[in-house]
Amino acid sequence: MPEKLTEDQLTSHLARLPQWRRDGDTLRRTVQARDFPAAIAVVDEVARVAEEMDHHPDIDIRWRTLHFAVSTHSVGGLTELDIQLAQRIDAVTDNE
Ligand SMILES: C[C@H](O)[C@H](O)[C@H]1CNC2=NC(N)=NC(=O)C2=N1
Repeated sequence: MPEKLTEDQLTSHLARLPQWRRDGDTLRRTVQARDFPAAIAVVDEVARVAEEMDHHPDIDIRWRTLHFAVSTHSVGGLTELDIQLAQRIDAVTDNE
């Protein structure tokens, strides 16, 4: 079971994730793709990454706008896995 990050750890990680905001025990980021198929392609790639990590974001699809929410449900908080998943989502969406 991963451990919850401390406030200090979270603060330093978030400094390197400028596109993410903290909402309590969740990290959130919105991505605007160029059109609906491009948004679905991003979701598809994020799904591949999530399966590889066995760590899964909540994804809300609104036409070409994607809302990602990342949290570790099993510990009820934020862990290193959430930071890694956020970085991987950034890498997938770099060219959006
Ligand atoms: C059995 C499996 O490892 C767990 O259910 C995993 C799967 N993906 C998960 N994803 C997220 N975000 N949080 C979890 O606690 C979690 N648990």
